[in-house]
Amino acid sequence: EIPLTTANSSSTRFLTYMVNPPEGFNLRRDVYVRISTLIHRLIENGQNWVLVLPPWPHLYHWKSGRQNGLSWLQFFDIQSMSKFIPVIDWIEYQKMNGPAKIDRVWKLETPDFTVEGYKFETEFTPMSCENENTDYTLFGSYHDPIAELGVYTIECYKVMGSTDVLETPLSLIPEGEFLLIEHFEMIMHYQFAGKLYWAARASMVYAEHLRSIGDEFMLEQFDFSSENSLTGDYLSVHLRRGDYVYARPDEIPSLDGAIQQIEDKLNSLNLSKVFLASDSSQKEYDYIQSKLGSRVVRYTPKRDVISVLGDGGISIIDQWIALHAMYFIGTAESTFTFRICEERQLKGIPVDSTYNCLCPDTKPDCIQLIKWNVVT
Ligand SMILES: C[C@@H]1O[C@H](OP(=O)(O)OP(=O)(O)OC[C@H]2O[C@@H](n3cnc4c(=O)[nH]c(N)nc43)[C@H](O)[C@@H]2O)[C@@H](O)[C@H](O)[C@@H]1O
Repeated sequence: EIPLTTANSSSTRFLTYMVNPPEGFNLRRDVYVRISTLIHRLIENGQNWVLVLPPWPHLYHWKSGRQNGLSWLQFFDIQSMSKFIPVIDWIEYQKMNGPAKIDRVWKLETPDFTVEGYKFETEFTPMSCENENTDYTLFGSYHDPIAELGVYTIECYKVMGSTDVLETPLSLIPEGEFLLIEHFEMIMHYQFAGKLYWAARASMVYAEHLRSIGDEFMLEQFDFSSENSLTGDYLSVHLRRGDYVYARPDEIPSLDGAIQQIEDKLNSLNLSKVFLASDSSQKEYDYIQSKLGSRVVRYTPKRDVISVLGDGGISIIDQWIALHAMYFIGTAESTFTFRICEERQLKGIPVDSTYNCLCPDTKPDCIQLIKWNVVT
């Protein structure tokens, strides 16, 4: 545990980051784990860093209306995250320090893999900045980063590798500076599923207000309270629809195929209820319900609740309820599903009831999800 008191001295360096705009919520959570383990290692090496959590941009999957520039407090327990590394939400940072001035921007670019003879090599190489058209409006109503954010240095790097390629360059940043790294999703995990990975992951506890809505739902629907047992007597399924229906038609089941798999599992486990987390349309859900009847339940917030919690908050409630089921089945390759599996893993729920996925109709015995052990 790193004491927060190391945070605000003149030797403190501040880091924030940006992620490729089309990336979804749960991939962004993975990017946080990468950057926070990096900061953890820098601090272990005696440097003084604070991670300033960037505002959440409006995400493509958030369909209920424009939700731009959201605080992390809306989704996560920042006190818990602060036990792993010193973090502060951008909005809170500004409240404490006034308008933030970013001193330096690093723009990252991956090498061109399509070039003939390209050989994978770890690198962090300065390059000339050709494309400087980043939209920084997320960080406020800024148009010109140099004038508005106070940026005086913009540097561009060709980069390939995991977070350790950044350790030496970051150690050379002058103390007291505020650095923004663009495209942090290009940097891989230093040790995926290693000790630091799980420690960072475990620190990402969902915000209390979201957990308690999920708790209420579970009590009402399944008579389940986490105080009495690890899991509730229900099946949960993450049925990814939305863009997967046209982007990954061969990897997901048809609606009828999914319904059949749910029925089979309910029968084999002798359970009477399934909790469905899904980004399906209302029409698709009505169809599922017409087949499964009262055996299927989902969390349906009212419009005013959605407008307060945001689509991101609602999706966390779905994840929270799904992760407490006796048995979970997800959608292959969905990071939304992976995050549920990790939470179950961290809670000590048996892996055999966790790393399962729905199969496409054409491959009824499809490969199931890879099991990862928690390393502490
Ligand atoms: C192939 C890639 O898949 C990636 O999705 P994938 O990893 O599933 O997971 P995410 O990156 O989180 O993006 C999916 C988003 O869709 C909504 N969503 C999906 N499932 C549910 C659900 O069960 N309940 C609720 N409430 N919302 C759900 C939610 O906003 C979630 O963040 C995409 O982010 C990329 O853009 C790309 O499409």
